Amino acid sequence: MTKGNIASGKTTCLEYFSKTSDIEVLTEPVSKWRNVQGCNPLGLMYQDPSRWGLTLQTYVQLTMLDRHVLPMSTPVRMMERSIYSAKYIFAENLYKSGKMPEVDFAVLSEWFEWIIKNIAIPVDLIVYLQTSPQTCYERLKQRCREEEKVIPLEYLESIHNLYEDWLIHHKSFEVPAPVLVIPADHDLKKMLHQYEENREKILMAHC
Ligand SMILES: Nc1ncnc2c1ncn2[C@@H]1O[C@H](COP(=O)(O)OP(=O)(O)O)[C@@H](O)[C@H]1O
Ligand SMILES: Nc1ccn([C@H]2C[C@H](O)[C@@H](COP(=O)(O)O)O2)c(=O)n1
Repeated sequence: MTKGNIASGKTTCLEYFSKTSDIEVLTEPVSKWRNVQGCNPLGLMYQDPSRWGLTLQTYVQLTMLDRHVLPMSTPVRMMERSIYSAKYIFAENLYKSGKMPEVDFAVLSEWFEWIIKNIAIPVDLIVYLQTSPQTCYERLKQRCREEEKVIPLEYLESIHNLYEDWLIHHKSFEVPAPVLVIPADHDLKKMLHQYEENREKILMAHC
């Protein structure tokens, strides 16, 4: 699984590895989060997180689970984020910042606990693209996704801190697999070089 802050470069990383045969790449289903039967839960969540946070996160949980249980068609699968980061990072952030009501968080949490207890979600390796929030802020502005124009730097700092507490400091939640940290503030050329350096570790993680 590839993890990292918003606009840290996850999709770019996965696009690079998708050129390798025998690797299946599953990017996040962001287009679904922007359009479910004509509605845009991602946009609604950024406009009014207290009202729409649960709606988005419930749908994220469903669409990520759908990806997790897809039968493997190649020896290696790389997936962008997971049901774990949806809960431990994004839902947690909404709740901790007072933007998700307690009852919404409780319902989402019970759903999540039921899923991880009853459905196998095997993970071999977590590839963590470690960036500074400032780098993500610049890349976010450059990408210019309409819904994300309201995101302040502080939001990316909160998401960053939750990732670091979880994957680096082991201070929050159980980590479901070993973590490979790739420093990701560098330009694209250096990033591609680092991906090559780590190729074996990533591709052999399931062995
Ligand atoms: N190493 C890099 N240096 C500069 N820009 C980058 C780099 N990696 C990705 N980008 C750009 O930053 C933006 C966000 O990257 P993306 O891969 O979509 O991130 P994510 O999938 O993590 O949200 C895109 O416009 C992408 O072209
Ligand atoms: N559980 C989640 C997962 C993602 N998001 C948001 C964050 C971004 O605006 C967008 C896609 O993320 P990216 O791939 O660009 O890092 O979806 C969320 O709110 N909750």
